[in-house]
Amino acid sequence: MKILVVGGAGYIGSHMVKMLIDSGHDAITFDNLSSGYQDAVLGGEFILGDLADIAAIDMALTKYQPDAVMHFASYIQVGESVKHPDKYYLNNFTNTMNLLNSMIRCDVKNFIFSSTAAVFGEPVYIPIDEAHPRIPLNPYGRSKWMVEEVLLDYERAYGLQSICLRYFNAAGADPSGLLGERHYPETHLIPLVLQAISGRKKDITVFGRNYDTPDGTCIRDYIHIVDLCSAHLLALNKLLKDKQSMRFNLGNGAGFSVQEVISVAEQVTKKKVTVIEGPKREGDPARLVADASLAKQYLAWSPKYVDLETIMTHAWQWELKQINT
Ligand SMILES: NC(=O)c1ccc[n+]([C@@H]2O[C@H](COP(=O)([O-])OP(=O)(O)OC[C@H]3O[C@@H](n4cnc5c(N)ncnc54)[C@H](O)[C@@H]3O)[C@@H](O)[C@H]2O)c1
Ligand SMILES: O=c1ccn([C@@H]2O[C@H](COP(=O)(O)OP(=O)(O)O[C@H]3O[C@H](CO)[C@@H](O)[C@H](O)[C@H]3O)[C@@H](O)[C@H]2O)c(=O)[nH]1
Repeated sequence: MKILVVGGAGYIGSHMVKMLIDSGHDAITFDNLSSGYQDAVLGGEFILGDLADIAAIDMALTKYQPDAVMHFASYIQVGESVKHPDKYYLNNFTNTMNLLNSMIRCDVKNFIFSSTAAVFGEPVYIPIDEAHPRIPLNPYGRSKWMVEEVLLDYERAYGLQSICLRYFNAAGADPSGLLGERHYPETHLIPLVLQAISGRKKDITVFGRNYDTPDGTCIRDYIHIVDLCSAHLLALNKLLKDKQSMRFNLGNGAGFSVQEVISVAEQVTKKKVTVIEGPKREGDPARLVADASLAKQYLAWSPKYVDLETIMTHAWQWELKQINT
């Protein structure tokens, strides 16, 4: 199959491109390199293009006529989205509309969308399944939810079929050591803890210790990047075969607190980290844990790297490579 991977130079997109190619597919990356790296695209053609540029999207779709589009391109920082909602609605919503409208024009009708646990807002119950109410707490989550809603209308009116995958916390790195997480600035907990251990940073700040959780720190569901990508591959096959739009939550169903993540990092690296106590970060729910039974059932998704030690080991392998090159 021929897949246009929009945002294929980013953290998750680059792992996806690698998996598509390793599985015998043809991957074409479309990316403006605003936060991605061309050297992270390990195969297939690369188009330097921006989703704000409708002619560039039309050109890519017309030239390659992909069987499907996988869309990873967006801004990703929750806190920034609260301060600058304009930036988030423009890139995550308006630019996604450009992509969807081009797809309709160019008769490309299969779409896989990177959604997020942030569409749910403050959980009403845990673990969070697909039926959980969607009340996003911030513009980042709302921009993704708005795309999910538009997709329902586009299926009805134009026959555009989609699968929305709502990731919980993507983490880890490709076990080959060839790819990993490269965000600047980095805001995610696991790479930040490991940078504080490797010496690239001085310390790690814990954002709040008085949440309603056993140790008072926030609980998240960390999912290995390779398992995330394997769910995309299964979703792609399912979409092309069954032609049925679906939404799936993707996580391991196990929650780890910030303190537990720090302890596992120390255990895996056999080093101590300096911990600073900080205030709560705005918009952080106390617990986010996925119920991914639907993905397991419908997609026959079976995550391989479910324990936090393995996720941490692969992320550490990547961090060591960063400091040694
Ligand atoms: N990282 C996580 O834990 C997580 C969790 C839930 C959802 N997601 C979603 O997954 C997707 C990928 O996240 P990531 O961590 O790989 O982010 P990333 O920043 O590493 O990758 C995004 C890529 O999209 C490109 N891009 C951004 N705007 C673009 C535009 N207008 N035109 C063309 N290219 C553009 C960037 O250059 C980058 O290569 C995002 O949509 C994000 O919302 C991520
Ligand atoms: O320096 C830090 C960084 C993070 N945290 C905490 O660690 C947890 C995880 O934070 P982070 O790694 O930033 O991820 P999230 O804020 O949970 O967000 C990720 O996971 C969400 C889905 O769960 C996605 O929507 C987002 O795109 C993705 O960035 C949170 O409780 C943070 O408060 C700290 O205590 N100190």
